[in-house]
Amino acid sequence: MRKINVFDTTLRDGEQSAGVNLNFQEKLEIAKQLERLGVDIIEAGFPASSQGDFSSVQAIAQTVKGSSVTGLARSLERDIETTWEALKDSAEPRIHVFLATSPIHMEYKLKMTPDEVVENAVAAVKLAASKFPQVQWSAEDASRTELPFLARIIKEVIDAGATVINLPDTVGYTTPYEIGQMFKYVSENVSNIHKAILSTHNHDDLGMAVANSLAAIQNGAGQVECTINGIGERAGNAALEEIAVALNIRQDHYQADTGIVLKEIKRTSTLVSKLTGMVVPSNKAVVGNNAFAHESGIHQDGVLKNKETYEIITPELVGVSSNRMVLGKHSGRHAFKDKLKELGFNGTDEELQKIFIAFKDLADKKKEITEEDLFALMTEATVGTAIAHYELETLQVNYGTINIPTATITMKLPSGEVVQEAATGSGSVEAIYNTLERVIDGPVLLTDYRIQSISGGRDALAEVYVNVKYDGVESSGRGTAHDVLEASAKAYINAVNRTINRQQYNQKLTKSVNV
Ligand SMILES: CC(=O)SCCNC(=O)CCNC(=O)[C@H](O)C(C)(C)COP(=O)(O)OP(=O)(O)OC[C@H]1O[C@@H](n2cnc3c(N)ncnc32)[C@H](O)[C@@H]1OP(=O)(O)O
Ligand SMILES: CC(C)C(=O)C(=O)O
Ligand SMILES: [Mg+2]
Repeated sequence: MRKINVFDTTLRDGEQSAGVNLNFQEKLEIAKQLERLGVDIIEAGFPASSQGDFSSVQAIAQTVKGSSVTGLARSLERDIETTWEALKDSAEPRIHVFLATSPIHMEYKLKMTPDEVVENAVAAVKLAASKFPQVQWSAEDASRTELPFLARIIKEVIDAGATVINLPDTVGYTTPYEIGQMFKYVSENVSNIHKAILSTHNHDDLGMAVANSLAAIQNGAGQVECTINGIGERAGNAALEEIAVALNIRQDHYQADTGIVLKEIKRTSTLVSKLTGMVVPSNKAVVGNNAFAHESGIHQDGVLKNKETYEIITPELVGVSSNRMVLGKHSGRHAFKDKLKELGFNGTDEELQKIFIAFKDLADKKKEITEEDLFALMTEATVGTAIAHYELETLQVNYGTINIPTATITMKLPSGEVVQEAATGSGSVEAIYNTLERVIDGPVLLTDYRIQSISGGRDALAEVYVNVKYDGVESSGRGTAHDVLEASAKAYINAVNRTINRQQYNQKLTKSVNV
């Protein structure tokens, strides 16, 4: 099995994502997690680009011991000297020097002839090698570089002291076949290539970064450069987690593996997402919220019978505690029955059928069916009580900039009696909740309150979500109305009613066990 070195560039290329700016402490936190993840090399930043990058690269190099730390430098004496200052105290100082080699970059960006580029690259690598035991040299835009020129410059920089040669697909232009051919060409046409490790670095502009990385590995790359969650310049870089898991799951095909501690993947992904503010899409491979969620009846049935029918990666492998069966409009009886059993349901097949029909009906109207919904359905089918124990009859709120907000509420109690109460609060919602607390039997603690409009425009419906602790039980509730105050009252009452439903169901269960 070939060992592939993982070069993580989340803190350098990843931070080049538009809108991302990590501070010193955040970079250090991510670096420590990358060390736990077992990456071989951490590219901690670009020391010559700013004082902030210099300090964080230096601090990371002094803190992290389990991974090698490197910094990026242009082919300039001052960049190389600054990188040396940042990294000279690390265990095995390592630099990453780059220079573009494609015709378009040489002519328009660098304004250099190919000969000048070779001369400049050789001088930079010689200077770097006089200080650093490990010198990585990157041919920026390698995938758009003429192959004979690429071979020529690689031979020269290896002779000058480069120990790693990186061939980036800087603009995400290449294809798996082409990148394979490029690595093959270099392996076969650079006489001293055995003195260096070949590395691959791919961008995702055409959505092929991971596929290109794997193709490069198949054709001789011994190092892969990537970022957590695939963040990076423009459409991002190849995602570390996808490469590591693909090599692990398809060892039969690639005959190569990384030393990545796979069970640290989810945690690393979450940390990077949180600190960069870059949300991981739900359908993202390996780390997306839906990566281990089964939604449709046929899949859920298969997974319940044998996980391998629909799971090629076990969630535990990457640090996710378990798979998830999502109950929704596509679910079937097998998964539904399984979930009900988990919630303690031990009713008859007839009751189950009744609940299933009600569930399908609800799932057509509601995106996600929560446990409280299921308890409500079970209660209706088995206890037979109405779901609305407390019912709002009327609500009136008196609000003005110079008045104390006051709410007056008429409610139907579980006993059927209708009562009226009033209370004040520092705001209208608080006044409503203070009034409801007077009517409802027992204290209710509000732990979360969220409001959103369901559609655009001034007449949009307001939807309020609350979490309450009632009678020692956490419960959520939802209320929809044209008015935010009415929606707020409904959500609160709904949460209390759901708790009562749940308790009634549990009581029924206990009784049937005791009988
Ligand atoms: C493919 C990649 O991801 S490369 C890394 C990209 N990352 C970054 O650029 C992030 C950090 N960059 C920065 O903070 C700034 O760009 C700095 C501090 C590095 C440079 O800033 P400035 O001096 O203002 O230059 P600016 O960024 O506008 O232009 C880049 C200059 O570097 C030159 N250059 C580009 N690549 C290289 C290289 N590998 N070696 C030498 N010079 C280079 C350009 O030709 C240009 O030179 P010019 O001023 O003579 O035309
Ligand atoms: C600096 C180099 C390696 C780079 O990020 C690229 O070419 O994409
Ligand atoms: Mg890049």
